[in-house]
Amino acid sequence: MATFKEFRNNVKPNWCPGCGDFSVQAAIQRAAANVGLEPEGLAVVSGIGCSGRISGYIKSYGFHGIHGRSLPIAQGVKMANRELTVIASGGDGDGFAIGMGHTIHAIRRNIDITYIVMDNQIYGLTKGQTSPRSAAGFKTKSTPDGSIEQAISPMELALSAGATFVAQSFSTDLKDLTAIIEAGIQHKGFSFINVFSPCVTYNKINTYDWFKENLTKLATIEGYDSTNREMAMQTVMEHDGLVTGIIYQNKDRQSYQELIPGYAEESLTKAELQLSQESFDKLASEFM
Ligand SMILES: Cc1ncc(C[n+]2csc(CCOP(=O)(O)OP(=O)(O)O)c2C)c(N)n1
Ligand code: SF4
Repeated sequence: MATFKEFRNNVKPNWCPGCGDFSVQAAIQRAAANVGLEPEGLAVVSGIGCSGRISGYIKSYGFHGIHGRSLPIAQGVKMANRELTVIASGGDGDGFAIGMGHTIHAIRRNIDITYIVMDNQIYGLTKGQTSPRSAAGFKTKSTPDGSIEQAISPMELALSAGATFVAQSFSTDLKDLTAIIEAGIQHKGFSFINVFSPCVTYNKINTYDWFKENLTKLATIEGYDSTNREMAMQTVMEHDGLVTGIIYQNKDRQSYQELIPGYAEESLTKAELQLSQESFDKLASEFM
């Protein structure tokens, strides 16, 4: 069985010292090892952003896609090869600005993949512009007088779009984050995990200390029931989205795959996949 270290590529991450994304990478590696995966059983697909680099740092099948498009690629990978555990990942800009349409539809479609957003409430790679997660009044180079827009609430959006697994975590809570990713991988359907992952270089407001002061762990709320969608929505709204833990899980709804007639019986064999690869290579060579 692979250890978490065997899920690390021999590449030094190109993230600023202290970036929250380091812990997200570590948590994915740990979760993959804990659920008994091997690197060849995992595919990590990402969009563009500092966070998008993650697919190159984890030893698995990897696809560094284009901005806002990690989800269409990840869903295609899963539909083509159901034996893979598929993780889509990216930043809050990637998933909630340019990629928002895909996010909502992937959630309601309930395809059996895990989507991890590294939410730093800013655009990191392009050097610090306001994102859809930046709070009203947030000052950046793109909003020098403060943003006049309201931030979106990913948890409320996911719950209202019919999500079957909605969770949130903080990148420094490595143990909790790992357990949440494990639960997300094991969930039969779309699992959506938003991780507060501070950008130490450009976001001087939503810092590690700010999150420590403002986040509430659901485990500390007496009587919290993650199978109750109304309670989930109410709790998220009462805490302005700043809660961590598994917010909601519905284990009863069938996944997209389970609802396709005959899908379960028609699994592509490795030989068939090899054949499609050969036809693809042949076709591709005609265009070179
Ligand atoms: C189609 C397209 N539009 C815009 C860009 C420029 N761009 C690259 S990354 C990015 C946003 C990065 O922010 P986020 O997705 O939150 O990721 P982070 O860098 O913060 O991890 C933008 C606008 C692009 N690469 N492609
Ligand atoms: S700019 Fe921000 S998000 Fe990007 S690597 Fe540095 S700390 Fe991380």
